[in-house]
Amino acid sequence: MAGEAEEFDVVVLGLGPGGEEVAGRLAEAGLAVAGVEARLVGGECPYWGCVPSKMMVRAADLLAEGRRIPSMAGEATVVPDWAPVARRIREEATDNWDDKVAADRFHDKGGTLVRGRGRITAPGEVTVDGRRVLRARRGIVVSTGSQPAVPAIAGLGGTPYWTNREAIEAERAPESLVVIGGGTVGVELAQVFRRFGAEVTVLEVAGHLLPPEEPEVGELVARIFSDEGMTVRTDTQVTRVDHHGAAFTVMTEDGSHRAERLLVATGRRSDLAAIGVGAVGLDESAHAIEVDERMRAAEGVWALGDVTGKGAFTHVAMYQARIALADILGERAPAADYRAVPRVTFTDPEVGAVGLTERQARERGIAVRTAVTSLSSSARGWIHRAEGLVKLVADDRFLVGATVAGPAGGEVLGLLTLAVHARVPIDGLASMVYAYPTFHRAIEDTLRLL
Ligand SMILES: Cc1cc2nc3c(=O)[nH]c(=O)nc-3n(C[C@H](O)[C@H](O)[C@H](O)COP(=O)(O)OP(=O)(O)OC[C@H]3O[C@@H](n4cnc5c(N)ncnc54)[C@H](O)[C@@H]3O)c2cc1C
Ligand SMILES: NC(=O)c1ccc[n+]([C@@H]2O[C@H](COP(=O)([O-])OP(=O)(O)OC[C@H]3O[C@@H](n4cnc5c(N)ncnc54)[C@H](O)[C@@H]3O)[C@@H](O)[C@H]2O)c1
Repeated sequence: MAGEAEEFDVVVLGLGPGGEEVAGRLAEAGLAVAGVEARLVGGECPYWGCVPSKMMVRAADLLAEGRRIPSMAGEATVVPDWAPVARRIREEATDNWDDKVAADRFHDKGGTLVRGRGRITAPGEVTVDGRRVLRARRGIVVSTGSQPAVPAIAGLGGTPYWTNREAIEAERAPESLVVIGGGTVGVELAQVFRRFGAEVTVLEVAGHLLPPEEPEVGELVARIFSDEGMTVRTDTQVTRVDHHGAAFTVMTEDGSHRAERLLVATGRRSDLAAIGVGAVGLDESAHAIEVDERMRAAEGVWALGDVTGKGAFTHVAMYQARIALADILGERAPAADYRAVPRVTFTDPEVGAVGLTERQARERGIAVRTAVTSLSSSARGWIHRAEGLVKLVADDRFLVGATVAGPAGGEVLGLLTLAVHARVPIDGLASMVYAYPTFHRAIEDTLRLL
């Protein structure tokens, strides 16, 4: 039975990166804020996402660099050991999956942390675990994020497959791994475990890896994965999964793959029915909560982060949190603009992209000009023996999209993100001076080909 209602100005449902930011800042602004969290304050990113996965990537990249020594700098013996990676994730990244520091930080800002699973039960009302009723005078912020989406593959249910959560918590690198899904989670973790010695197979249903990105990068990453000894199958439908003894067998239309572990990395989903958005007039069967440019979803309801479907990235959740915060506080802020949202896949080569791909630009009817250059034809790419590419997508005056793959591709992307965001004319980009011999100098070469 529900008890007497507790009154707040704002109830924030879900304290991932977006919710934690907005809840903390509202509390600091002096509002009475309840933050409702079913798992850990901080959400997916610090405990099972960005931070621990990038610690894994860093470790795997160190191994790869060590293995490159023999052809250029002498001798090196590289002996991978997962123990320091697991330890670092446990001790430095996640505090053994304990959110006390984050919970205390919210409390110190004046917020009220309500642990449990919340559900919107009426306009301005959230009920936690069916018992505790929270009333929100000013409104509710929905920031419930996303969970792994597991496809209905015959035999898969009930097997001990991994999602990103079990992969991040792994205390040992598997000897062999099949990855279903060649999106960001799949490719980042596939390369990590390969570099720690696992036999890895990646099965992707689309025509190339990283399907939303330019096909050139999907093909480049697939070739490098093959060079590193991975098996990559694109255009591949998984038909059945079996688990016997200590091994999985993953059947596809044209063969089968055996491995000690199976990672399912086939995307994310948000369960809108579970959070009761129907109670405020929203469609519970939708994939995402539709928001306007101020993050408003309904009267007295704001939504932000993965649940809005505007890009499942921490930087999107944080960006939207700033906008929602300003709107709730009645402050003026620029409206949300997603033209120049950057995306970085932390493989080696690192893939950074911003704005529209060539295909997206053409689908919008833009008269597109494109140019691609290989990083190995640039001085630094050649010096480093680095593989990669730059692809630019432009209309008649401005870049509308860009992709960089190569060492520190996500850092090189910064320049291109600014160009797309600030609509820097292509003439201006082509006339500036690019330091020699940097990786980003490949952008100048590519501009010349537009
Ligand atoms: C392996 C992996 C690597 C990633 N790497 C990166 C990266 O490098 N860079 C990047 O930008 N992004 C990365 N992401 C994506 C990033 O983690 C998410 O985009 C980000 O965490 C979304 O933040 P959010 O606030 O929307 O929600 P989430 O982080 O999903 O948090 C939502 C919170 O709401 C809680 N919640 C849900 N329902 C309820 C309820 N009913 N009641 C109470 N609480 C509830 C959940 O327990 C959770 O804590 C990665 C994701 C994965 C899986
Ligand atoms: N570096 C980063 O910023 C980073 C890292 C990891 C995750 N993320 C975010 O998290 C989101 C989720 O990542 P994800 O990799 O789980 O999802 P995703 O949507 O990026 O990729 C899922 C992939 O699985 C494929 N797929 C779906 N069903 C399949 C099936 N039955 N068989 C084979 N392939 C199948 C899809 O075609 C797609 O390529 C990403 O889109 C991204 O927004 C970001």
